[in-house]
Order: sequence, then C-alpha cells, then structure tokens
Amino acid sequence: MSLDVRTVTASDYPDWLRAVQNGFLTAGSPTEEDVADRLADPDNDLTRLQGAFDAGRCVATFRSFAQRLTVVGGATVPADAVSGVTVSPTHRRRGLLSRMMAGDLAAARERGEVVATLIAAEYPIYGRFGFGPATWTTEWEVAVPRAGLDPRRSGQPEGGGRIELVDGADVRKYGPELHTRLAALRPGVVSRSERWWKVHTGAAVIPAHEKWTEPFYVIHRDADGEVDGLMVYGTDDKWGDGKQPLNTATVRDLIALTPAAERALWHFLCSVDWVTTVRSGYRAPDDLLPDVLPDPRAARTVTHADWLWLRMLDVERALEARSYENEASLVLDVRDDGGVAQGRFLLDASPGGARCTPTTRSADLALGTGELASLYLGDGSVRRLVDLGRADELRAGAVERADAVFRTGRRPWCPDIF
Ligand SMILES: CC(=O)SCCNC(=O)CCNC(=O)[C@H](O)C(C)(C)COP(=O)(O)OP(=O)(O)OC[C@H]1O[C@@H](n2cnc3c(N)ncnc32)[C@H](O)[C@@H]1OP(=O)(O)O
Repeated sequence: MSLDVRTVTASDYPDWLRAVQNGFLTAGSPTEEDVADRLADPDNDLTRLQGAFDAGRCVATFRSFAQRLTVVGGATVPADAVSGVTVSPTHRRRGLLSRMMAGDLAAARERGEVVATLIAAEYPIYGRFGFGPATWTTEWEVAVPRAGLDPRRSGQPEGGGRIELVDGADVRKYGPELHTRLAALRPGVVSRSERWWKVHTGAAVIPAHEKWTEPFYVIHRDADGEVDGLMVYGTDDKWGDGKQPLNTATVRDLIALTPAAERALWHFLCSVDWVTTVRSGYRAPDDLLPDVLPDPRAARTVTHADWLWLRMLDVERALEARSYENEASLVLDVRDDGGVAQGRFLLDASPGGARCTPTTRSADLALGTGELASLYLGDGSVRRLVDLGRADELRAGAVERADAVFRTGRRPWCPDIF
C-alpha cells in the first residue's frame, strides 16, 4: 500500500504528536492536556506540519515554523525552522524524510524565507539536504574547589553590580526583553516564543517526556540597577559519606548582555555553598567561562559539538543581510544538489554594506550550500574547507580574501534547542 504524505489536520494531531514522541524513543501517547496546550499555541502552524500515514496511522512527522535568526551585525532574517523530524523504525530508509524535506524547503523558498535552520539529532542526517553546521557548542564541568575563587567573597559582583534571586514570574517579565537585546548582539541567536518562557518557568503544561523540575532563577543588575543578565540553574542533592556537600549546579539558561554580567554570574554560581561542581550547559565555544576562573584548568570540556545547522534558501538576501568588517569583492559558485539556492553570485562587501547579485563572471571560489552555511555566521574557515576538499579555490588569493570577509572576532552561538 502506498504511503500518504500530507499536511496534518487538527484531528490527526494527537496521533502525529504520538508519532513524534515515539520517534524520539519515548513510548506511549501524549496526554490530552499536552495536545490541547500545543494546539492552542499560536506558533504551532498546522499548515506547516507534514505526516506520513500508513493505513491511517502516523508513521513519519516533520514540522517547520517561522523563526528569526540573528546574523552578523545584529539584523535578523526570516528562517524556516525545522523540527519534530521522525520516521517510525518500521518505515525508515524508504525516502520519507527526503520527500518531506523537499516539500518543506520548496514551500519555505516560496514563502520568502532566507535560510532553513535545525538542530541535528545526528551529524550524518542533514548534509545531504544542503545543510551545514553554522554554530558549535561547548559544555564545561567546573571542579569548584580547584577553581581558585576566594570563598570569602561569596560571589558578590564587582563594580556596583548586584545579583538577586527571583522567581519564574520575574523571569517571564525580564527574560523576553533580555533575550531580544541578546539577539541584537549575537549571531546565531534564534527567536523565542512566549510559550518557551512559560514552559521553561513552569507556567505552561510541561510535556510529559521533558521531566521539568523547578530551577533557581537569578538576575544581575548593573550599577544603575538595570537588569543585564539572567541565569537559570538546577541543583541535585548529593552528599558524600563523610557528610561533605557534593552538589552539582547545572545551568539551564544564561543570558548576559555585558562581559561584566557574564563574569559576575559565573563567579556567583561557583560560589554557592554546597555546590562543588558546576555544569555550564551548552555555551558558545568562546564563552568567557574557563578564563573567568583564576585556574581555568578547573573547567573540563565535556561536550564540544556542532549545534545550529543552516541551509541557504536565498543566497542574495542572506549575504546582503549580514555585515562585513572588511572590504572584498568575491564571485562565489554555489552548488546545490537540492536545486534551491545554486548559482554564481558576486558579493561586494564592505563595512558600509553589501550587495550580492547573480553574475556570469568567472568564480573565485566554488562551494556547496552547506559549506556556505557554515561560513555565513562568521564561524567556519574557508582555508579549512579548501584543505578538507569541501571548497575549491579557483583564483589565487581567494581563500585569504574570503576568510577576511566572512570571519568574525567572537563566535556565533545559538542558545536554544528546537
Ligand atoms: C531537526 C530534527 O528534528 S533532528 C531529529 C531527527 N530524527 C531522529 O533522529 C529520530 C530517529 N531517526 C529517524 O526518525 C529517521 O531515521 C530519520 C528521520 C533520521 C531519517 O528518516 P528516513 O525516512 O529513514 O530517511 P530517508 O529514507 O529519506 O533517507 C535519506 C538518506 O539519508 C540517509 N540517512 C537517513 N537517516 C540517517 C542517519 N540517521 N544516519 C545516516 N544516514 C541517514 C539514508 O540512508 C538515505 O541515504 P541515501 O539517499 O544515500 O540512500
């Protein structure tokens, strides 16, 4: 019997959500409350949900939703955020993901979205669809007693700043604006919905499989009393046989708008009595963390991996949307097996702005859409891509010019999983 791949209706939704849950290895079905809560979410656009149905049962799922992505320079571009991708183990490797992805990318291009984004469950899945890793993440584990911090200072900020313990309602009050201001500073940040803040502060139905517990919330105020930082962390309740505290504090969210706020929040958490280990959560690879400690070797890297994957949908608009610190004129031959974003483009970039237009001039560099995506937010190195055989230098000196124009001083970072 042929499989029916189609848009999901409200009556399909409980079975579709069950298939997502099962595809992510959680048995059973979602609660009625969870289904109703998600259906009421204005960001859950059912016209962008696809499902494959076999004899009426959902066996594959795919969701996309409208997102804004911060690019270099602080502008945002409309992104097609891909999520909830599953194919039942009974129906894998028959091309179901390929069919749903092709349909979604064509629709996204049609809607005028500039890039597609996703967080890949496994590295090998999405390169074939023209995606490339555009931001990376690092998680550290800090052995607090080895960090060299002065326990007499008890984590008080320097320079007149102040740290306050607050509750979830305060986070819903301050968090969205802090996040919006972070998005203007950091390439790779993606928009957060109102529901995100509710779910992460316990004010909305928590999906059964997410196992949420109430965390601690702290804010940082600068010397003028302005809130410029937020940290959310959970603790366990571990004690050693000798009656010594052995608690681990794990960061769930940390937004710092200034380096002073970032330093103060890390020092605070590493000074909480009973906490002997701090897990940083997924941070930017160039987070200040290890080096804000007197002894950075107290921080062990526990994860370093690709995070936000990007796919170009509209090369001209994407390259014109970001800023460039250096001047360069480059012709890029962009290959795209998916037939969405291929072409030869002339990029005229300068600190004052950029123009990107189709051209017939001979190319300086040839690369795939996934490779361009990995350079787009300022992270990847053209030299490395060429050395890996994933990009071709077609004119001498093009690699150095391209690296000078694409790379940025700080690395991009996406704080969210979606
Ligand atoms: C953004 C997110 O939601 S990330 C979450 C992704 N989902 C998961 O990891 C859940 C568990 N896995 C699954 O549900 C499925 O295996 C999926 C969705 C990853 C793939 O679905 P399928 O329908 O099997 O993929 P499809 O048949 O279209 O495969 C296309 C190609 O990708 C390859 N491929 C698919 N999945 C994988 C994988 N996990 N690792 C390596 N290659 C893969 C296939 O072999 C195939 O290659 P080919 O064209 O050379 O033959």
